[in-house]
Amino acid sequence: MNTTTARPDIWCEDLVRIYSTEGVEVQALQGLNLVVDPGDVVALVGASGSGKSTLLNILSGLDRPTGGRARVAGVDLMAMSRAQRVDYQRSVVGFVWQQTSRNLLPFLTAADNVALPMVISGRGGRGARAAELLDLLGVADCADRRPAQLSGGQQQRVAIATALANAPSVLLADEPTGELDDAASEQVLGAMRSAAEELGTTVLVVTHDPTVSDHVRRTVQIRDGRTSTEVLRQTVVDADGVERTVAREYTVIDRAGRIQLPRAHVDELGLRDRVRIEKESSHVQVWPDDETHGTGDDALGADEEPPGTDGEERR
Ligand SMILES: Nc1ncnc2c1ncn2[C@@H]1O[C@H](COP(=O)(O)OP(=O)(O)OP(=O)(O)O)[C@@H](O)[C@H]1O
Repeated sequence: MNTTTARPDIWCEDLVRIYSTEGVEVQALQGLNLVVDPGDVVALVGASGSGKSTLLNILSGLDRPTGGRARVAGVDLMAMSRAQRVDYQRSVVGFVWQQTSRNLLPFLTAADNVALPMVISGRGGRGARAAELLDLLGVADCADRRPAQLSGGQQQRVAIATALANAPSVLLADEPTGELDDAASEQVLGAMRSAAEELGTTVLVVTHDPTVSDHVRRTVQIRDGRTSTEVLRQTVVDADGVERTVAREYTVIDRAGRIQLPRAHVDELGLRDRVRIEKESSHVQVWPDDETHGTGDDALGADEEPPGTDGEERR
């Protein structure tokens, strides 16, 4: 298998995926760039049809990109043979689907479902590891029950334990809380994050769930088949010694220097066709294309914080 040593766990450069059906081409991914560091827990959000599932299918080895490059845990996804792909799906990535029924075998208990991937890969110590993972996900008491005897949230937590059974470097989850109510979603996302932290697993979770940002450090927005903006959450201690969570919004800049401004800023400021840019010593300003904005009193000073990096509280 093609591996490299120095690496982020997920690395995508200019990923393109074009679907052709009955002579009609759909560009699901249009030059997507994404880098996720080992151990990070990242949410991928975006409108329906923006390309989230397409990306996850590529990263999970179920689909191949039309162009671009992608590596997961050092494995070059473009260069995998069929046999390497099977090995990749067995031991490098774990996957959780939205449909609870798709994740688990109905005739096996929770413990046996978790043990199954280890049986297939020939891993030893299966019983102990299954028990440990179920405990980590907060469903140790469900070990001897079959999926039909579990709630939707419990099933998804068992599914996460199953996906983690062979100690994958990366856990991919496509709408894992899509069929759950708010309380169950909260528990599943919380359990997934703490299990990933405990095991050092990198997580990429696709979601429409607005509460997900409470559970991840980084939320990446995908728009028209490209990553556009992202929000990073950090805990800071203010001047009074009080801890608070601060969310900062960033936009992605590609190798050609292109950036995509957040839609809300574009609409609010009436930015269109052409914008005026001014370089200051520490940042670049973007202005609507009209003559009313000079470099005079209403312009931001070079020592003021640029828009979008002002540590705005979003909770
Ligand atoms: N197998 C396919 N054949 C043709 N077009 C496809 C196929 N799969 C996805 N597409 C198209 O590619 C685009 C991206 O789809 P994708 O499923 O990745 O979006 P998504 O962001 O996951 O959407 P949702 O949130 O609704 O699941 C859409 O226009 C979709 O119609």
